[in-house]
Amino acid sequence: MYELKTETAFDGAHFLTDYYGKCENLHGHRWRVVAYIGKEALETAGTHKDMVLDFSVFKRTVRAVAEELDHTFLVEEGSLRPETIACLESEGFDLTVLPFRTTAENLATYLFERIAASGLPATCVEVYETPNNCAIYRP
Ligand SMILES: Nc1nc2c(c(=O)[nH]1)N=C([C@H](O)[C@H](O)COP(=O)(O)OP(=O)(O)OP(=O)(O)O)CN2
Ligand SMILES: [Zn+2]
Repeated sequence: MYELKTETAFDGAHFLTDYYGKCENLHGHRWRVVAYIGKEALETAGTHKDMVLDFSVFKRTVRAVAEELDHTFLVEEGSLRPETIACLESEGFDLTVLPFRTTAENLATYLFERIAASGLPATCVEVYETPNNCAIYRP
């Protein structure tokens, strides 16, 4: 088994719904994303010969998925009143409404599924919410 790994990061704001502690308040993170792809055998011919995949294709894909979230307010769907969302948007803020509680675990799953949906053989995604705390999704 061969694996490649690449890293990127995105900045954003969020809060955790139904959380009893400081994370129920709006706050920010620089989420660090470490993505892995893997294959049993390397490519045998062409431009990708003896590679799992060209790193440039891999990193471009992971960065593009993370970039969509960058400098947005990650909002769990249904956690804010529609008029609050409308008000924030009318002020010019960029919101990303997601159908899940915005934990590092769920963000790792979401990023994994987006990377896999782009056609890459994703094996694992790690999301660091702080330098010491990381959630890992590996199906
Ligand atoms: N398993 C999880 N636990 C927590 C998550 C999570 O996504 N998965 N998220 C949070 C909050 O988002 C919070 O922002 C993290 O807070 P905390 O760990 O306290 O981080 P700090 O930067 O404040 O760390 P300090 O060590 O207190 O400086 C909470 N838990
Ligand atoms: Zn947080």
